[in-house]
Amino acid sequence: MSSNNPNLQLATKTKILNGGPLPTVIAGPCSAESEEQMLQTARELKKDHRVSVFRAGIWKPRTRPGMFEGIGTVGLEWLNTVKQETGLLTTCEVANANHVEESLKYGVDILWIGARTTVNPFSVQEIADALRGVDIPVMVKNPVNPDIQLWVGALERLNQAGITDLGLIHRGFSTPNNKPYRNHPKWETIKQIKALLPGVPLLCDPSHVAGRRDLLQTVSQQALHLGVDGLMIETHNNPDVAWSDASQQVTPAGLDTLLTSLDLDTEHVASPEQLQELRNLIDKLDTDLINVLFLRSDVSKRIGEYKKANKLDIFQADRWNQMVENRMRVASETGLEESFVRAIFDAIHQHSMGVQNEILATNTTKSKAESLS
Ligand SMILES: O=C(O)C(=O)C[C@]1(C(=O)O)C=C[C@@H](O)C=C1
Repeated sequence: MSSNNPNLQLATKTKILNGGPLPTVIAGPCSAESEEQMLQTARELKKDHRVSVFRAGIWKPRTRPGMFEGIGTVGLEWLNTVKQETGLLTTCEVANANHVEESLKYGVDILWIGARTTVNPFSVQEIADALRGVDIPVMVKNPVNPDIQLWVGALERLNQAGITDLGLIHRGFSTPNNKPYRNHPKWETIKQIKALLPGVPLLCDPSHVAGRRDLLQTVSQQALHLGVDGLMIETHNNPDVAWSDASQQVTPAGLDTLLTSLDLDTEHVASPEQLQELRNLIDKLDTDLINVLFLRSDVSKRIGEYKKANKLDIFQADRWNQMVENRMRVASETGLEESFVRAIFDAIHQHSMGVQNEILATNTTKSKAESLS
């Protein structure tokens, strides 16, 4: 493989990808919780021939102390049992030299470095040093901040320590406004890294980009359209009771539906099953839109009551101009056409003022009626 980067010497064959024409799928729980949870999930995933690697978080970097920080080494024993029983390759995240040693002891096939570790060159160097002389594939998630050089630098450190089977995982970036995502996909940055390192397998982790199940399909599809080589999707036998990231995990059956809904070949016309899945998704998204519009209208009514009580004008030009400016900025970050978003917000604003006018009129009529009685 050639990387386009003279600083990287890459293996001629990668173990990260399945080697076939379809994207590689890595699936498994956010965190290892019990042997039963790992085996139940893995047995289901094994039935799906699109899944080639089983993932599980053993040590979890958490923002605040006191949250579940991973089951630790015993999880590696379960990961090894999964490997022996199902034949799936296994992968877990490592954040320091001790994690590397433990993972190697238990025969983990592929390691990955998480976003919060990639940001720190000292940590990456510690991992690289612990891997010196070891032949194992390592995938590197993007740093939390959108700094491509930091990402490339992590690969270079590993490569200088002799790791030649390298991969990239896009898990989204922390930006001032990530909405509606958990981490902003910043697809432009992904195009850049792909152009910079064309020979390095690039996977997307839609679970961390989306942060919620209902966005997984859209994010996965966008990633595939950009030409990623694979997807890493958090999958749990009972996601609602998961000890970490419950809202973004899917069941193995949910993963099956998701993968079936994806147009894996952009040249190819979607199948009738895919069309049905896409229509189901549109139905769900439209219902969400209506519910959000209802909530917004309710808030507008409460503002209307306030305006009535304080004799304020319903149309607030300064506030509205600021809102338009903000909404247009958010729209341009998503890639939606500004004219489309503007037209929708004009309609929403008109409706909102109508709702407030009704409040004014209702109260006025009432007070007139009251004064007549
Ligand atoms: O901010 C207010 O004052 C509102 O009533 C909300 C709202 C809106 O629905 O967006 C409605 C009318 C104003 O012209 C500006 C904004």
